[in-house]
Amino acid sequence: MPIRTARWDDWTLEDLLVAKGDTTVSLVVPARNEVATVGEVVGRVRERLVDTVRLVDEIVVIDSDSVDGTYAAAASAGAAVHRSAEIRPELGSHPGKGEAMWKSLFVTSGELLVFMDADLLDWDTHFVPGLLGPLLSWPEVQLVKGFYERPGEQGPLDGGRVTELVARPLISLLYPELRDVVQPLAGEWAVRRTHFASLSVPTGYAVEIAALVDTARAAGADAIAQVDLGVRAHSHQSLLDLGAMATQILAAALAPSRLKLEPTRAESAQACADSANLRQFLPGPVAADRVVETTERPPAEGLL
Ligand SMILES: O=c1ccn([C@@H]2O[C@H](COP(=O)(O)OP(=O)(O)O[C@H]3O[C@H](CO)[C@@H](O)[C@H](O)[C@H]3O)[C@@H](O)[C@H]2O)c(=O)[nH]1
Ligand SMILES: O=C(O)[C@H](O)COP(=O)(O)O
Repeated sequence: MPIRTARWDDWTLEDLLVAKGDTTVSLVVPARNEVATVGEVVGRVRERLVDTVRLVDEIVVIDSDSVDGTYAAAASAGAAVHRSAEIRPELGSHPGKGEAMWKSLFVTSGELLVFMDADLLDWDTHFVPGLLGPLLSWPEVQLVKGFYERPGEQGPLDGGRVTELVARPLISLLYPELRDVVQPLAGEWAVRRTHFASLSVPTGYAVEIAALVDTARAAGADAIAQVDLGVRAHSHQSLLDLGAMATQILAAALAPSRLKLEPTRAESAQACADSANLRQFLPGPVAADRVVETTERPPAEGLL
């Protein structure tokens, strides 16, 4: 696969601690109304990767306009908690996950940032070392995406409804250099601080697709790696809410600023005038390509 692909257990914790040396690492957890799960996410990482070994230097939860007890639950589990809207208030505040992640740059200090969702149900702390492996081992890598099996879903490597119905088709049509990314929307990913600080960050759910597209554009697809993290389950949004997520992802992927910078995107879309190559994934991960016919007939009026 052109996107460099690893497994979380390609590195031992000891390997990573040696490779880390003095490099600093921040775990960033954006959270909106996650009182039920955020304490467990923070607490488990703190016990195993801060208190027992020092792989992570700080755990920072960005409370994204929660109206439940997310702030208190995260703080009592040992995180440094900041309200997104209160970080650099002179910059204004927007709702959304991307906003919380962008604001995290102002309240964290790690040279490497690891992002994890706060709503994880089936997961383990090996996600964090797994995501750090490529950044600590391969200097050319700027951004590392996680992928995982999703128990009980349609297929083990199905990436979710928005992934399969919006992100993968968009990638096939416009950003084929990313088609080997198994789960482009995964919320578990890691990035070098300097690189994340160089990116334009959509305030909502398009933060992941934008980071992938802009990283490939700025540094080439070689700057992206992905890691098999095993199994992961999360809570699901309603189809109507996913419609809003899909709209944000389409808006970012089709933003004139992104497409304009790359005139070849238009050619790529044009190349799909008759058929598109949709890359999906089977366990392995094994790429399964599907040719999707996209032919259009001309207006019939000239032929009548
Ligand atoms: O305004 C918001 C909305 C969500 N979140 C947090 O972001 C994480 C993921 O949100 P969620 O609503 O569970 O997203 P999913 O429906 O699971 O969406 C998937 O796909 C999105 C689009 O790429 C990614 O941003 C997500 O991380 C990924 O899990 C959770 O910790 C949320 O609490 C915020 O901080 N602010
Ligand atoms: O990643 C996705 O496509 C969305 O988060 C939706 O995931 P779901 O279909 O598992 O809820």
